[in-house]
Amino acid sequence: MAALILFGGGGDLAMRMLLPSLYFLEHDGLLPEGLKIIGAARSEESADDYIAKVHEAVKARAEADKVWDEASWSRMKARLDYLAVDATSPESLKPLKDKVGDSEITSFLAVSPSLYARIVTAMKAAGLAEKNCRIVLEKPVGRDLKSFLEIDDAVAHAFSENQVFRIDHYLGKETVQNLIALRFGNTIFEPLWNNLSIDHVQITIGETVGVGDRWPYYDEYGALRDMLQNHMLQLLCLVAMEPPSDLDPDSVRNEKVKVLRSLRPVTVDEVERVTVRGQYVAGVSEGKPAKGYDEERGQPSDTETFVAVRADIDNWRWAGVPFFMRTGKRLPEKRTEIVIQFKPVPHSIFDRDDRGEVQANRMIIELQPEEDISLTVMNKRPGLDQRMQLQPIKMSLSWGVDGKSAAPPRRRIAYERLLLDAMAGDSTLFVRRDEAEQAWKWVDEVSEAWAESGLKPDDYVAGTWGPESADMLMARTGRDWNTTDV
Ligand SMILES: NC(=O)C1=CN([C@@H]2O[C@H](COP(=O)(O)OP(=O)(O)OC[C@H]3O[C@@H](n4cnc5c(N)ncnc54)[C@H](OP(=O)(O)O)[C@@H]3O)[C@@H](O)[C@H]2O)C=CC1
Ligand SMILES: O=C1O[C@H](COP(=O)(O)O)[C@@H](O)[C@H](O)[C@H]1O
Repeated sequence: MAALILFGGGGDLAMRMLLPSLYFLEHDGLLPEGLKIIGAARSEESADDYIAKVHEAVKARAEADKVWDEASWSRMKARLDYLAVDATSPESLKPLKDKVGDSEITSFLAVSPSLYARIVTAMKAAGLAEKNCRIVLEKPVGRDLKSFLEIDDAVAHAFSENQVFRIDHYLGKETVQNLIALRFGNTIFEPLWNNLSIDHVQITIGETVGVGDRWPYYDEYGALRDMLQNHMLQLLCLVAMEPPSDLDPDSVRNEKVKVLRSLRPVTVDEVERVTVRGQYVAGVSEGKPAKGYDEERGQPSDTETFVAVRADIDNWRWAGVPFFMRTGKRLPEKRTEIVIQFKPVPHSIFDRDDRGEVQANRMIIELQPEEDISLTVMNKRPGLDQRMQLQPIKMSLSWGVDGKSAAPPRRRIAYERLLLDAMAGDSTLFVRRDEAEQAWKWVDEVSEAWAESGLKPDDYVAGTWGPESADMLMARTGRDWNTTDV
């Protein structure tokens, strides 16, 4: 038998993401045979009441995706159980340990990170950190390098590193894995994947949502720690890393750590040139009036809801190629993309007039709202014009291009892949301790430089692409943010 324990099994993450993911895996026959799924939280409620809540949450999500069926639910229901526990108390965990016995146990901490250290200590005392056990930790682990190390030391005291699975759900997204396939499953891109051919890279994670009720958490973290320390740096690593020798978890993670170690520190002298902080003020988002962050919070705050950074990777491959990253709440679109901007042709044989200018090639790796990888190449406009006219065309490099699989498969929740991998003990798509450590180190330098220089967030109106200073960050280098998907 195997068991998946969801600590915080009644919370938002569990109900919106984890349990629907488990339903989809059940539906596709991918859950391990005999797996038990046990929700564990402090609320005193019966297993039947808990299962009724799970049913409601899962059904709503599965119906929206048009994959609800009663037979799959019956199978999932038979696996579900609930136990009221205070996970910080070894005594309280004993009945849970009795329930799961010596099966293969995966425990997912879907609780506040402030509880992680106490929970893992209690788990060890209760026998839930033995060799047959694994632990999955949600981000953010810590608020800076110091607090990360404090929590992680407690984790390391209870579990060995190969039992620890630090989630960054962006690594579970299909297109992120497709990027690995594209880079290392083809020979044609690798010779171009360096400073000889690439001018710069842009990574954008735009969200339309505001901070809303999450401000007690968010105000402590801001966009730098909530998004850049983890999701954005992970994307940067996958674009920039050297080819690993194989897909072994450590081979991949060794390469990612090397990239993080090569990130040029942001100094106080440079911070205003290479970073931007922003905070939304009242505006219009998705056609509706939207409050400013300060109004949501109820008082003025210096927390950034937008961050843009120019990162430089000091190694042979990437010398002179800036990586521009930006992310924010209340932007005009929910859009996540990586843009690989190639250099222009060294000399154009075509007229630079209205007959069509030669545009430099651009690869767009789109993660949201659609999942797609495309490459813009120049092409002759068909016709008998005496002088050749050019046009850019966009080639899709994603599924469906071979004509055999025109309908893309259902878009999976990133947690589906990650839950399966954690239960199977495959840590390739999880973050190793030294990766998180290096990422915090770099982010701490940015935040210390902000504090020392007194750099405060610039206002931006909700529903726009961040403060003007973010455009200036690019413009100063003669570049601009991608505004089109071609
Ligand atoms: N929600 C989201 O979209 C995302 C969340 N995360 C991370 O996921 C984690 C959970 O977030 P979220 O679901 O939003 O939080 P919630 O506050 O919605 O849920 C927290 C859960 O923890 C339980 N809990 C609290 N204390 C204990 C305890 N001592 N023992 C056992 N259970 C306890 C609560 O239930 P009870 O009160 O009954 O004990 C509740 O079920 C956090 O680390 C968050 O940063 C990360 C990315 C996105
Ligand atoms: O981890 C987080 O991610 C979400 C955005 O995730 P996405 O998969 O919807 O792009 C973000 O809203 C949240 O603030 C952050 O904690």
